[in-house]
Amino acid sequence: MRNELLSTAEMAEADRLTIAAGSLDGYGLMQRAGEAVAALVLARHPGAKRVHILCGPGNNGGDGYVVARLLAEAGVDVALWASGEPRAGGDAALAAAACTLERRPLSTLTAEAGSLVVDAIYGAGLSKPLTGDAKAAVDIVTGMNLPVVAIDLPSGISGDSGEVLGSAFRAALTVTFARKKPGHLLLPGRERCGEIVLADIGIRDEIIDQIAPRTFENRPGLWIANLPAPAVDAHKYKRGHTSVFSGGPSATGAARLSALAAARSGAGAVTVLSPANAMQVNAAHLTSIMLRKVDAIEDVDDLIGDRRPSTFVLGPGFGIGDKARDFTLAVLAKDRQDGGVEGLVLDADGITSFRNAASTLYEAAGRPDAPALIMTPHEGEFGRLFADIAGNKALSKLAKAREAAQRANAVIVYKGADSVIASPDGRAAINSNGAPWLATAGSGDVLAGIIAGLLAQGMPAFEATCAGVWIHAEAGSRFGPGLIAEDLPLAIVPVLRQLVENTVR
Ligand SMILES: NC(=O)C1=CN([C@@H]2O[C@H](COP(=O)(O)OP(=O)(O)OC[C@H]3O[C@@H](n4cnc5c(N)ncnc54)[C@H](OP(=O)(O)O)[C@@H]3O)[C@@H](O)[C@H]2O)[C@@H](O)CC1
Ligand SMILES: Nc1ncnc2c1ncn2[C@@H]1O[C@H](COP(=O)(O)OP(=O)(O)O)[C@@H](O)[C@H]1O
Ligand SMILES: [K+]
Repeated sequence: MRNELLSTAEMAEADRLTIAAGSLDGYGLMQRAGEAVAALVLARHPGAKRVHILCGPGNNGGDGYVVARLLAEAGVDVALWASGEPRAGGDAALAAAACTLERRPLSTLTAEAGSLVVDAIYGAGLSKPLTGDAKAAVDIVTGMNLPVVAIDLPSGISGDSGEVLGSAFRAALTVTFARKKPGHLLLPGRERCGEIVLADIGIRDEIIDQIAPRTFENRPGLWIANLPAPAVDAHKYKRGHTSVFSGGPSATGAARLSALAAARSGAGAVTVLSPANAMQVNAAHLTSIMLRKVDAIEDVDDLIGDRRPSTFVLGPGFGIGDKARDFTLAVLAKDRQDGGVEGLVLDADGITSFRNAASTLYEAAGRPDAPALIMTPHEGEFGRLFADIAGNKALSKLAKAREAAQRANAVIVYKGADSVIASPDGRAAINSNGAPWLATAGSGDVLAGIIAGLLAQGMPAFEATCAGVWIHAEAGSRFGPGLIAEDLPLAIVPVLRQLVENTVR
């Protein structure tokens, strides 16, 4: 399965290029779209007593008129409700003319229990909040709890941001075309779509290649080719060495969670870097993971010269302040070339420590040959570092992550139930395989460790981050109820096995 996501503008461009290529005209695409939806309605609801089809004024409504005609021809009892009139001469007007069913104004909508609703009011062209007859229709259908099949998007959901504009349907099934859109995966859109079916309407892969989308659904196909597997002649340091900075004596657990996760994700060697006063408590809880005393920048330099760790995690349980900033900048000052430091995963307190010194961090990360910087902020941490971006209501979560990545010269994971991963080179991916079981203390520490572990094994920063987010989410979702962060490092093992065996996509 291909992983590209198309913005609504890119989808319109795909439409235009397909028509220009001469294989199908706009009306032909609309027929194919309507046929796909009608076939799914018949397959999923063979016993539907009555189907109400709600058509808007644009091409989404045009798809609806095609569905109405096809279902009526198949013997289904169809009621057709229209909001506005399609533009004369357009494809939707042609589709409406080809449908001879009686049309009633959407503002007079009534439905009966047990009936099904096909939502063809607005799709990719949604341009403002739902009002009037469309909003009233949402209220009626939602109030009656009728099952809804949405064409392209549930009306009221923005295809680009996943936001609800005014109000929106909650669909049981959403049928979209060619590729998913960001609004199918970003919340609350994802929840409003129900099951998402992708229908082929004749927009060829070459057309999508021409558009070269920069946004992806985060699935293994995006990074599986880069997933590390140990070479026959591997030894522990060749498999990558990750070091994790520990906090003081009363805050060491978070670093150990990260360290364990880095080890489980395949780093051959992992070291916890501990302040002297926390050595004893760390030592009491570590077995295969190594331990080294690090109190000052010279200790970091010695470690790098000596044991050559290629990746670092800084932040989990570390404490906020000068020390976090100094250590971060010391790591970022190293070179990447010739077996140097590949990258730093900055999480939690590491991120917060730069709230008043952000430009120093971004400059350090932007130096040519600097280690890759990966930051994993949750909502609160994101707002602390990127207050203006976070507060910009015109930007979707996807656009916010992208802008932050570009500004910070860093790969950003904007965490949450719909985590977005963005690279400074403009690529971005939206994750959708998580589950609320992951909302447990220490879960983010594990994520930071997985990413650092994959990065240490030579995976490029964006791919390692996407893989880390997916593996973490998959492990947590599969584990389900009762999950605590301590379970996660072990829970990633069956997920990794399936990835290595290529039995999960
Ligand atoms: N691209 C493709 O490849 C294919 C696309 N196809 C289908 O086309 C759909 C996109 O069609 P579309 O561009 O005509 O947009 P659509 O969603 O029908 O709405 C536009 C109309 O609604 C109006 N309007 C919007 N919001 C409103 C509001 N809140 N309240 C009131 N009015 C509002 C808007 O008005 P305006 O913004 O101009 O003021 C305009 O009149 C797409 O989702 C898919 O189903 C398929 O046929 C197959 C191939
Ligand atoms: N409702 C949810 N659905 C899916 N994933 C979630 C949900 N809530 C949190 N997560 C994931 O769990 C992790 C929590 O990380 P974080 O907020 O840093 O927690 P902590 O600081 O306790 O480690 C993130 O990877 C986040 O994406
Ligand atoms: K719709």
